Amino acid sequence: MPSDAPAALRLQDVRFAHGGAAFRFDLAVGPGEWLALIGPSGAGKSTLLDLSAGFLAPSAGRILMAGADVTRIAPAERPLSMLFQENNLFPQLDAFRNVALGIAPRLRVSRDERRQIEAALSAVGLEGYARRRPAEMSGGERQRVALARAFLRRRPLILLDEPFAALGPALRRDMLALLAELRKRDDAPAAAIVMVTHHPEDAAPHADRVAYLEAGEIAAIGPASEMLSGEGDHRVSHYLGLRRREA
Ligand SMILES: Nc1ncnc2c1ncn2[C@@H]1O[C@H](COP(=O)(O)OP(=O)(O)OP(=O)(O)O)[C@@H](O)[C@H]1O
Repeated sequence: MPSDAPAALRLQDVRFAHGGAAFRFDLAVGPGEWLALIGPSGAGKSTLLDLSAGFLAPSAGRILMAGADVTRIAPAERPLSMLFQENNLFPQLDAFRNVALGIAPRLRVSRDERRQIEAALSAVGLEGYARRRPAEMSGGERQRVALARAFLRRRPLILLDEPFAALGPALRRDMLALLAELRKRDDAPAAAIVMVTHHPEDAAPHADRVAYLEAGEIAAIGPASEMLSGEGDHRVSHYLGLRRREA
């Protein structure tokens, strides 16, 4: 990553509390970097994404995107796309319209935009699905529609909160490969990705770095190969089931 380019996402001593659970995050994700977030249930992975997206407001600290302070900017105004495990689509709209929302919030599309939407559906393997509503598609197909919309928006940051977790292992692998391919195909610079996953094997082929969260903090962060090998921090290798926790 070019050292002079500002981080795609920077959490600067960001503090937050959910009832009794306290969170403190400090993180910089480089432009075009792919970061995977792993860690036990309740560690704060979704909270980190929700703070970044603006669904939660920090009690202290700053959030910057490409150098701009977005701490008080509404979620829709932040330069990012986010995908959840489900409910990414509007159930009453067909695939074409769900994708169209990415570039035409009022669903009035020009001829050129129509062409772009059709190309986006085709890029995710959904040619011929334009008129289908979410209820008429499989879980994997619905997530392909959501991916098509995310890439059409061309935001420099994509937040993924386990969007493929409900899919089987082979399909999950295919969806991640599709995501990686879409990122490269785009003629704009690759978007940075922050991806929550419970499956370290999903992170291994794609992530540049892995952050391990525990008890509301990033307890360890490093290159994916090191973090996932079990050679680094003992908490990470314990979480991965590679080594017993040392006293
Ligand atoms: N709206 C909320 N109100 C109160 N506590 C919450 C709320 N949302 C999350 N929490 C608590 O905050 C902690 C962190 O939750 P978070 O969803 O960020 O964890 P996670 O690492 O994403 O977990 P998982 O892997 O199970 O999805 C948990 O203890 C959770 O119970």
